[in-house]
Amino acid sequence: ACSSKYVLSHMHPMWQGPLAVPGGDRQSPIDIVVRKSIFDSELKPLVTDYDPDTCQQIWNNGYSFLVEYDDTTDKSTLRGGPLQDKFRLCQFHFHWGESNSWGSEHTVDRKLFPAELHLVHWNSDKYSLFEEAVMEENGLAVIGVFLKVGKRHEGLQKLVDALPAIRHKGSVVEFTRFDPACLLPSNIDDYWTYHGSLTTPPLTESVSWIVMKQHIEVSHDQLAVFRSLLFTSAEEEVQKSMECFKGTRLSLGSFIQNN
Ligand SMILES: COc1cccc(N2C=Cc3cc(S(N)(=O)=O)sc3S2(=O)=O)c1
Ligand SMILES: [Zn+2]
Repeated sequence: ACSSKYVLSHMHPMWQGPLAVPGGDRQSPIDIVVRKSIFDSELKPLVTDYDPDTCQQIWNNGYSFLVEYDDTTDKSTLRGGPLQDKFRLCQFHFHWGESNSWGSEHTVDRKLFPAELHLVHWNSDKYSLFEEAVMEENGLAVIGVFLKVGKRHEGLQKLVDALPAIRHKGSVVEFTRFDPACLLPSNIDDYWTYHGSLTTPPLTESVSWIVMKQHIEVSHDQLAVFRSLLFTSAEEEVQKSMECFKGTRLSLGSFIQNN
């Protein structure tokens, strides 16, 4: 297979992110300017070796939902490509928008996708804990995969079916035997890679980004379930409904008095 792997030669900061990040000259996400990317024949094939038995739980953190893996052993790993070491899968999550016109964090020649998958790995050759690796230059490797709306993704459905159980921020349910390899495109040797950062706080510049050139397709209905997730907790929901109810009683009260 043609291993047309690309290395980005320069970066267009796509957003005016927080300027407070010290020395933030490697901030992600970026716009991938295809014509500026250069082929690097030194890049090796990417090797994923994921064990579905390491899948543990799925939870709603208020910004996305995360599928977390047992990363106490080297059972689910990523190596090769631009990476010198072996990296352990710790979680994957998605970024999406309220409409199909936006949602991805990276863009390709300014093109936005409706969603983007991030598979987060940490360097287990050099560090013994994820929390250590997050702070180090060569600590993390994140695979990015763009999602497009089209045919239903059979492998994703198991995950979609689990989402109603974690509708509220902070909820977590057991989620097992999920092989994240089913979410990768057919040719994983077609990617752009660059050194960047976490795209949300703590924004540490510790990420080797590997963004797949090929997207995956999910159905409109599957994406609609992502959007049905609430980023407020159950308590906040009750609070909000009480407030609007209280308002009604007050105005109702004043209505009765004036008549
Ligand atoms: C102690 O540092 C910690 C502890 C727990 C979680 C995190 N994280 C925060 C943001 C973040 C953003 C990611 S993205 N969108 O670039 O793929 S991945 C990721 S994280 O590493 O899970 C950091
Ligand atoms: Zn992410």
